Amino acid sequence: MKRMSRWYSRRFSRTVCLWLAFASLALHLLLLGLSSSVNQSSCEHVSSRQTHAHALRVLAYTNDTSVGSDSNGSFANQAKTETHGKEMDPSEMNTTGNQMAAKKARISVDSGPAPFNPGNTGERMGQSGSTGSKPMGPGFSKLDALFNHPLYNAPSRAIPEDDWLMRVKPKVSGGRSTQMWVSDPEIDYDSAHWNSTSDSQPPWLRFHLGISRWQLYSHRDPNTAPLVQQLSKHHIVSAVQKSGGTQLKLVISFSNYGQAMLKPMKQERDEESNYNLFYFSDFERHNAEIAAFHLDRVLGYRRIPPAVGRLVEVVKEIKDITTDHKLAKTFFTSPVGNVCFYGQCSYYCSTEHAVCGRPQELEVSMAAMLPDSSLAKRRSWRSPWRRSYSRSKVAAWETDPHYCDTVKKTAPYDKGTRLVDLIDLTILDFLMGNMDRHHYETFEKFGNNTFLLHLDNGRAFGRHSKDEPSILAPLEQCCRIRQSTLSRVRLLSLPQYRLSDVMRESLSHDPLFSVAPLLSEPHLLALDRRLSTVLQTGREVPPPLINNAFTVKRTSSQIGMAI
Ligand SMILES: Nc1ncnc2c1ncn2[C@@H]1O[C@H](COP(=O)(O)OP(=O)(O)OP(=O)(O)O)[C@@H](O)[C@H]1O
Ligand SMILES: [Mn+2]
Repeated sequence: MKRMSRWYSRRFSRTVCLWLAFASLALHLLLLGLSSSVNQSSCEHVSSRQTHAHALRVLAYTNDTSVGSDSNGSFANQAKTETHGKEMDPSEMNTTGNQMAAKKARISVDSGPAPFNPGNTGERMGQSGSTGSKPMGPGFSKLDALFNHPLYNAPSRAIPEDDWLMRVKPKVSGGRSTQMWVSDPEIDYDSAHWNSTSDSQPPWLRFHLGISRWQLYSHRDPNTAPLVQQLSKHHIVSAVQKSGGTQLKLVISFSNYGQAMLKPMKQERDEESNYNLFYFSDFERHNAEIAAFHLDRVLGYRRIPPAVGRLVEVVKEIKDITTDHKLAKTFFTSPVGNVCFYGQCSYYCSTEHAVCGRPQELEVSMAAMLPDSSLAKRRSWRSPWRRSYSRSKVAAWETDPHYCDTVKKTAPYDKGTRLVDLIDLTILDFLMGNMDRHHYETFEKFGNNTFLLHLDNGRAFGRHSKDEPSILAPLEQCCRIRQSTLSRVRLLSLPQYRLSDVMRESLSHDPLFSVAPLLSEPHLLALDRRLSTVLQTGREVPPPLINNAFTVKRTSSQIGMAI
């Protein structure tokens, strides 16, 4: 009897406990529901902090199973689980709630067939594990880990012939072999000599032959390292002023017929832009061109031609060899014995704004030249969010919060990926504080279905102490973001891939790093701060609109594109 009553009382207390636990769980769920509904703004969706935090955990998790020696296996898994351009992490499929987050976190991205080692990729990744958090010892490379992440390594697929910028004709008829290479499909040239993978060709040519409809170069392109190496070292045979644009820049030619766009150092790297200068009269910065290339690559865009730093001998490598008489006339020796020149241009080309060697050595950026416009015509597009370029006027988008509604209905932003492409560029510009994006270019051959060239970044990285929220207007007003971009932005906000850390590491491979870091610490830290603003704004983009950005059917011609 006694035992019976003890059994009953134990059962009763267990039931009470269960009820209490259930009631507390229900209360928590109710509170959570209430708080998330309060947090939602008109342009916000279900990605509450919890979902976001979960997505971050998923991103972190994917790395642990994908980097280093394990990476091939992971990519195979990734390929197997891919659905409609999105991928699911199989490990996350056991809980329905997690499936959404896993879907959001792992989006298929650009394919890239060959490895590019920005540092000693592979060797430094020897310590990768398969589970748990990764060790971050002295040899650990966050940049390698980032570039090994599945978000940067979708399985590669063949690119259709029409999606290459430069065409290679299969065989030369009648034994005639020409050393000319052209974009005109009617003219013969020998594929044995002219293709992007042939080691016998100079890196600048391989760069041109590797440009496709969706990117300037592939992820881990083995040609990028030699290309950058040549830009920074190769013998200069000619230097002339580049016409067009507002500030002094030169076209450099090398003995192997390659060319580069040179922008000289005009101010100290950590000098902040003068607050009284308008964005359109700010000085250009050589380090901004270099850092922009690195940032664009870290974001997974690959839409900026490779740019590298170099110390040039002003006399031997410019003054003595130039055939540009107008340029030659502007050389002089400064009172302290430095050799200076100023060229001819519409801004700052005067003795007061001369660029000077120390005494003859000048820091410059060298950007790989795109194929000549006679071979690959480009089209210039005025940005709908262009600033007024006036001291007094404001642009329409600055006062009209519904400005994007009109843009969305206007060609070419009403179709395809052009709007999200522009928003990708917006994100790049916001991160580096570039207000000078008046135009962008595309390759004419690809029509409207192509990536945007992110040229002219000289006015970026002018200020680290201030962010410029108006640069994000397209993202804010249109409420759209490319899903793969959002995923990579999320990834770069994680400590193990922190944007400032990967950028510091990436830029440390530039030859000018031995003189001074290309971006000062405050600039690197500003990147992290701005990234979280992008994330905050991007989180307010509702899922149906994110998906709308991807309603474009993936055709075979779109393979390789970041969607
Ligand atoms: N790597 C490159 N290869 C080929 N052409 C280029 C390259 N970079 C820039 N250009 C071309 O040269 C033009 C001028 O370059 P850039 O815009 O960098 O100079 P800028 O003086 O800053 O011009 P702006 O004053 O218009 O801002 C660009 O509009 C572009 O068409
Ligand atoms: Mn410019």
